[in-house]
Amino acid sequence: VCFAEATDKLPNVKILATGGTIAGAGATNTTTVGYTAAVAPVEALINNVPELKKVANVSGEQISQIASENMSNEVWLKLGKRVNQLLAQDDVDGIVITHGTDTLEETAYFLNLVVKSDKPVVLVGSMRPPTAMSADGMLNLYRATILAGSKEAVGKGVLVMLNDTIHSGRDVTKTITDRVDTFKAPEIGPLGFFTGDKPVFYRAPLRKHTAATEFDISHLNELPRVDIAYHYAGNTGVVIEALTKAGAKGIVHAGTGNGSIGKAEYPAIEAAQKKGVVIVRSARVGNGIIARNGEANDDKYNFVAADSLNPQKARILLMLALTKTDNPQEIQKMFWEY
Ligand SMILES: NC(=O)C[C@H](N)C(=O)O
Repeated sequence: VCFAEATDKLPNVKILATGGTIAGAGATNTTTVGYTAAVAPVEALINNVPELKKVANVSGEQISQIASENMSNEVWLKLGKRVNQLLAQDDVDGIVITHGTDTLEETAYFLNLVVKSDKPVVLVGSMRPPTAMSADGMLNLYRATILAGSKEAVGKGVLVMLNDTIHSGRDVTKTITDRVDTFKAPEIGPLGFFTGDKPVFYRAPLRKHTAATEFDISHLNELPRVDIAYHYAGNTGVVIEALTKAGAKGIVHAGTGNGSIGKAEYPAIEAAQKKGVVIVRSARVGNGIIARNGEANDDKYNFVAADSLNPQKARILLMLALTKTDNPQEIQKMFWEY
């Protein structure tokens, strides 16, 4: 933990580090693939950007040190509880979370549903390690810190700040494997942008988030098991069978097109439902709304339509929904609300 000198005027921003490329290192300054993620500790990230101290009283905490493909429910619960503890303190104005980009959208949506505060929470990452030419992490971290201490970000839900662009944690997704302009909210768009040191917002999220949600993780030590079954031509339902056997309480079906399900999958789906597994219909397309009773008879089969959530985000809402109820109708309402 490192503490900056406190000044009266500057906001107090906590930087919680989880790992990722933003804390990575490559062999040379042209290494932009094949580097090692999650090696630099939070103190190094902060000290690498001395300008942070001009825009906030910053202090850091290491929550985990992992590449974000290794993110887990366990780390999410630890992180969510710590964020809630910190934001309940009068001497914390906002939080920045440094994170790998691979699952950043999942952590952002999880926190968007479980953080119980209007204070800003901003996730940040980078596509190039700090050792690379034109590394993007330092400027991203600088701006995320400004955003976390800003009045503009209050009440906007959990935000994601990379590449000059401010997104809602609900809507954002990683769209490109290897370039800095990877985070987008296709069709919905960003909430705003940075111009120099200034965050400029053009819209606010309408779906319920943070303090307005019904989800409380304060007493949870685990989340219900939910897995994702990807559909493709020739799929026989064998994945759904295996997930049911493994003890899934919910399965998100990453359907083709508008959330369509293959005929050959139905026996496995119905067998899963007999064991109490809740089925959510999302789509591998990654854009658009799954209409209820569109490509499947949701009423007849007791499916939940995922609205506009992609499979990995639908999984998060389903896990949290299952902490409240296993009734598909009630869970459907949550998918329309959040
Ligand atoms: N750019 C990145 O951060 C990718 C890395 N695999 C991670 O998610 O930790």
